[in-house]
Amino acid sequence: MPQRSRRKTTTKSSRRPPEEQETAPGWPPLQPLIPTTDLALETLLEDQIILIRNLFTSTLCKKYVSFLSSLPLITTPAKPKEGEAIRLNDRIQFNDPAFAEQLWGSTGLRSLISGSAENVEPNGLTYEGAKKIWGGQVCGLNPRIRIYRYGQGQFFGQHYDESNNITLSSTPPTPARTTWTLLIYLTGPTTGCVGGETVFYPELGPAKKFSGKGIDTDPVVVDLEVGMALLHKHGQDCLLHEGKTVRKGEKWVIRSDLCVKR
Ligand SMILES: O=C(O)CCC(=O)C(=O)O
Ligand SMILES: [Fe+2]
Repeated sequence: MPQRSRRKTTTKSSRRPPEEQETAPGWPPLQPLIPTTDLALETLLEDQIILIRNLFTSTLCKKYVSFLSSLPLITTPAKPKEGEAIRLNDRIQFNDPAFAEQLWGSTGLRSLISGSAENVEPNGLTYEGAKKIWGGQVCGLNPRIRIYRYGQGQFFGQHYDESNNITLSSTPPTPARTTWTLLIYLTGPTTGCVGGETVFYPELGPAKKFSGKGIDTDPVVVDLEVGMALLHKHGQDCLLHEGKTVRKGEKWVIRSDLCVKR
């Protein structure tokens, strides 16, 4: 592990809440997957929200939900920290560069997101297009992996996601900045989960110029879908969003962030 991230972990450890885990779990292999050539980026809201359906197969999602259920997730403290959104769910998080690298390299995310020399697919990105949309040269996923479980009545209140400067543990280490949030839904209506949609409010405008005036459009509702990944722009350009209340069943999500070089 690079010096910098180790220092960060050590400094924080005395004050770290119990949900912040030190040891990475033995993640199940990321298999089976469908061929990367069968995956596509699907723009839901221009320059803001992108979907990748079937990033995880339903078999893989099932395997992950069963594995993650065995981990000691912690229910949110009843009172959020000042300035933080009200989040009522169960969570566990890991600093796991190896898993972030696997999630990036072996699922098709890297090849879809990095772009290619030529724009072959209808939705394919060129290197230049990729740089423009992701806010720089993409270099991987945030090793801070968060797992959420929302049971009946649980939700994530309206908020904006921050951009963070981090250092990826490559050789040599890569200074990076997070630019888009990545959510992978492991459950959905087909597994008995009702509600829990992720909803965006473009009419309020992005975080940086919050004025009550934005794009004149209705909220964008992303329904859960087993194995689907949702990417949305964060930091100054983040739209106000929320995870709606789960009305039945369980919503399971893996969260990381897309990183660009800084
Ligand atoms: O669970 C969701 O639908 C939203 C999660 C979210 O907004 C976050 O992790 O910041
Ligand atoms: Fe968020």
